[in-house]
Amino acid sequence: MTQGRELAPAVRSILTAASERNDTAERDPLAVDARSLTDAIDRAERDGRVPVIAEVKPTSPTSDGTRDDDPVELATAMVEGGATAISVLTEPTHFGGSPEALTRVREAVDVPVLRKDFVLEEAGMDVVEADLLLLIARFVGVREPTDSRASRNATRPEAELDELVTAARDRGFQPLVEVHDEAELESALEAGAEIIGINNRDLAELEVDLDTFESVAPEVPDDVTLIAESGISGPADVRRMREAGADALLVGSAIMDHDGDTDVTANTRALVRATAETETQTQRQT
Ligand SMILES: O=C(O)c1ccccc1NCC(=O)[C@H](O)[C@H](O)COP(=O)(O)O
Repeated sequence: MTQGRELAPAVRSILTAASERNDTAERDPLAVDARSLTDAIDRAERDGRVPVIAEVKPTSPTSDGTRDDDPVELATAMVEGGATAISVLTEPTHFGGSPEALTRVREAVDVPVLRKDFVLEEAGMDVVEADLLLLIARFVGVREPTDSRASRNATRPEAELDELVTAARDRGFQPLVEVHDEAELESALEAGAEIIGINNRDLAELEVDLDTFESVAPEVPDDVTLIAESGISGPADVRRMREAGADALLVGSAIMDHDGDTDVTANTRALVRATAETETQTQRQT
């Protein structure tokens, strides 16, 4: 799997924490009755809404602050603003999330809910039911530094992306495979991914660049549901990603507004209506 450049220290720390969490418990495999993302996207398109997956993201290594609002209130407000689906960070140490928050959100809303976490192996899937499960192509097979794990699991085999995609589907999840470059895209396609997210955030530098989506998207086959992830800051970025071929957009920070504490319904609505507003402006000008 593509490892490329050195990961940012924050990302190494996230992976170490994830590996430790995923190790701890043996659970029965989940059996999820999932809400379809593609059906939800179709409904949004029919309604004239840009399909936005709005993210409940209390904080992150790159956020300016933390929002302590109740996750259910945030998620219902996002749906009120027209969100097609909700993403919930369940990583506790760096993102302030929890599996319990996801369960409460999924009970409260009727749209698909994505579990956004750093699942490195099959055992990590059985923590909480969700409609979609994130698998990050870059991290498959990545472990924390050998010296910190030597005593615990040095002999454990590393999971392959295709095995994780199959394991997720066996449980009823719709796997969303995240990629950042063409090599990772190739791995995702070889693994049979049908929903692919191109992450504009470079996990080596933690910088976002929307050119990433524009350069990788043309290589994605038409029958794949394609999601633009990260760094979408407003309606102009929404239009840019849609023009580049995004079926849906995953947006956290611009909706959560960690330091501004603004209304997440209004923030979501501004993105959901981004293309309708352009059409109205164009009609006014002609
Ligand atoms: O958001 C971060 O700071 C971050 C740092 C290290 C690894 C992952 C990170 N984010 C996870 C995500 O995938 C984003 O929350 C998601 O794509 C939304 O991005 P944004 O709209 O830029 O908040």
